[in-house]
Amino acid sequence: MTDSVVAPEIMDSQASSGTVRDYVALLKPRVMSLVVFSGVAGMVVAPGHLHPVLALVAVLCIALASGAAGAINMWYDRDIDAMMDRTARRPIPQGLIPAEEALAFGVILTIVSVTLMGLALNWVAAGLLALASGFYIFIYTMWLKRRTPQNIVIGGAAGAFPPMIGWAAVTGDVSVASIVLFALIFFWTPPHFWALAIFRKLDYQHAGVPMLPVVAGEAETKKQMLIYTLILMPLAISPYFLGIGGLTYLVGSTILGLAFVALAVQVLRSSDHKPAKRMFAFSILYLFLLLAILIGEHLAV
Ligand code: HEM
Ligand SMILES: CC(C)=CCC/C(C)=C/CC/C(C)=C/COP(=O)(O)OP(=O)(O)O
Repeated sequence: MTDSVVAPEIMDSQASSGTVRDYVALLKPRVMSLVVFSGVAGMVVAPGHLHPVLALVAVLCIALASGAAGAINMWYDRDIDAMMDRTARRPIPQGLIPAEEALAFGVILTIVSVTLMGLALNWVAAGLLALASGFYIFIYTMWLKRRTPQNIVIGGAAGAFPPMIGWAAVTGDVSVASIVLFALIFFWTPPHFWALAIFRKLDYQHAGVPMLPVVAGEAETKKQMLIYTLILMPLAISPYFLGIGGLTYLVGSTILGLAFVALAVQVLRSSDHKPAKRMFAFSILYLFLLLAILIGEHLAV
């Protein structure tokens, strides 16, 4: 445990109200940025047009709901966050925000964002937003995370919803194309997360969280990562064949897919953690570039 970590009982009783910076940290802003970007991708590729103000409201709702889910996750996980080096400096374990304030903040933001999405856009998008939040909070955080090494495979669905939400905000429905975008992020999540779980294995072991590298070992995790990247590759190319990606997307997604598979092979062959660190960083760049090409093509037309 890090020296500066405050004991769990102090987290609840002695924390004063945090600064704006502490509340921003509670929203997991870096994760939020890519969640929002994937939501924007769904909005941009969807057939139809939204008034720019409504588009901005939809983006704001996705951002707020994602941040709120992060805050509720930090409230629930405050015991294990205090035990892991990577998370010990978060506002609740540091005693900067009282746990119950973080919970109230998350719940209020969730209600506001889902209601606003329903009133300003439509209730299909609002329902999907509520489903994503519910999946991340109840299915992943409160149920699976501490129980099974398949936690992020099933719970990962939470993070795959944003493109579908963006699409639904424009069209009011769900379609094959939006399900493919969902599937793309769903299959991207295991290599994204297990790369991190490999080089943070000791953290998870220490906190008693049954992540795959802790339970099944690094070799098995690396094998699983390669399988998911191999499934991801054709899936990531398929938007071209569905007519939502153009030639640039076809070439870009093929190159990115090959690079991701090559990295997964490197991870599988290596005995140190450097390739896994590279794979985690590249997973974020991969998804960002894939979505950027898709968005760029649609905005260029
Ligand atoms: C259940 C699914 C997922 C799990 C378990 C997971 C896990 C993680 C973890 C543990 C981190 C490190 C967080 C930190 O220390 O701040 C992280 C970082 C990140 N994740 Fe994920 N993630 C998931 C899904 C997603 C999704 C769907 C996205 C976006 C579409 C995403 C985007 C990011 C980004 C942008 C970072 C920040 C990297 C950085 O620190 O610079 N993740 N993820
Ligand atoms: C629109 C909407 C509501 C979307 C939800 C998207 C979302 C928040 C996806 C999950 C991303 C994530 C960082 C999971 C890790 O949780 P963790 O508890 O394993 O990570 P930690 O150890 O860093 O807390």
